[in-house]
Amino acid sequence: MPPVPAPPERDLPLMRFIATVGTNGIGIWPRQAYETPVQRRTLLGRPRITVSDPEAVRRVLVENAENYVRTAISIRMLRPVLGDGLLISEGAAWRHQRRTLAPAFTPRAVEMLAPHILAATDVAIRTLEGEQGDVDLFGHLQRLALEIAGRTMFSVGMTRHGAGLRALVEEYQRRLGRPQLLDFLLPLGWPSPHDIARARFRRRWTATLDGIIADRGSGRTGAAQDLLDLLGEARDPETGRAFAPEELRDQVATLILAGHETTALTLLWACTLLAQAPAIQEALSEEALNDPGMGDLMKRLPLTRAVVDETLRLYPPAFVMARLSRGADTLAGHDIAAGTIVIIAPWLLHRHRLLWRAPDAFDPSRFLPGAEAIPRFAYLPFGAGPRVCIGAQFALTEAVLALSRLVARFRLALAGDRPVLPAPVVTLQPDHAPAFRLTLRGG
Ligand code: HEM
Repeated sequence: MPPVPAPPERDLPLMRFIATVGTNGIGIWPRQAYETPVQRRTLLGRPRITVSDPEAVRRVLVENAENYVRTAISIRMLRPVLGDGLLISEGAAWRHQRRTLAPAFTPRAVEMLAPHILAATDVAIRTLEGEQGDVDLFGHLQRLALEIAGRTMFSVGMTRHGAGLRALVEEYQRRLGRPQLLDFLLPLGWPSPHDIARARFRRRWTATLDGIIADRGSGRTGAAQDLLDLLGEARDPETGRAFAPEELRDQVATLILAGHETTALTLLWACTLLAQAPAIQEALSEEALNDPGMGDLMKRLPLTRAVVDETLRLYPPAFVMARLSRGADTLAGHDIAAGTIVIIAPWLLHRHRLLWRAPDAFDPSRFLPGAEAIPRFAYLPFGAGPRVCIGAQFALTEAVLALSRLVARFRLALAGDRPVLPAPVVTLQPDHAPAFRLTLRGG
């Protein structure tokens, strides 16, 4: 059974709750949250409800999605890095951005990116082959995911800018991306001391992104070749307006950030699980070696796909989705007043005692063809409804291809005994980057 930290016995008092959100977001849910469909509490005078009832989840994300918007705390934490990009925009601006970006993320469009994903993975594998002793696999996976995001979406290799970009992402996660008491207390228009530091960070962050875009821009002419070209050419169907340069940059920031950290985490958790399940790892390697290399990826590599699906169940990188209800509603028989914070937590849903058999066990067979059907709204690694992850197909393709290549080349084992525990803040990070021991197969 992959280890997890024990949940608290009851709801945390306010100050501990806020400290825990800033250091280990899954530690706020008491044991009872894994056993009941709905949990209510009040926080700083505001009602807050956590829903793990699939029907209520459907109501929030799909049926009555217009009633539920991003919360002030999410915007406060994310705007300094994402600006006004797709993830945190709302209303007409969001609709325009989503319509413009959608064609680049269809299954067909993503299929055409597979050769780039494979080429970047092969470079990462060659680098790993040259490593001696214990390996910081997470670091390699983060660089790989960033390289893939840069190459596939914006035609830029990350050799020059990757390290600087990663350093900024890590600095933000460590220092400014963790909410403090005043971030909860002050309304959005009132800057907290951390907001001032965040604004300063934003200036360095946008300068780095502008540098990447400028590098890529030099010497380019002719037909649209990648996502940034498409965005540059896009016009609002109603006003004919093009994206301004800073709006373009916010989309680049959003797609790079939302896309690479989550996929790197999926690969890390998959490798950690496989290191503890040698028989499944052998079967995966066998599947990779027999891969014909052509045709529908998910049909070619069903076990690898099932391992990725099960990894996303046990360790959903986007472990929580928060919404603010604009008007009154009813969820699972509970009255919801306007202004209620509604939490849907894939972490809880995916390990819920009422929804899964052996919820904490690593069992990819749940996702193999022919297995018992999984209720749609009990499994939400990519969310659902109008704001479902635009990059889901891209992420699955990347994770399945990269994992398959990795296990075909190496036997993966953890180098030490220290358990790898989730300790999430914005995404489901591990509490440390575990050292791996890689043995070449057939080499
Ligand atoms: C395993 C990898 C990934 C996971 C687990 C994941 C998860 C999610 C989830 C749960 C949401 C919905 C959030 C909400 O409703 O509050 C979301 C939205 C989003 N994701 Fe992903 N994502 C992944 C990869 C990607 C990739 C590769 C990209 C881009 C290439 C991407 C771009 C986005 C964007 C732009 C949104 C906002 C969509 C909108 O609001 O319209 N994600 N993601």
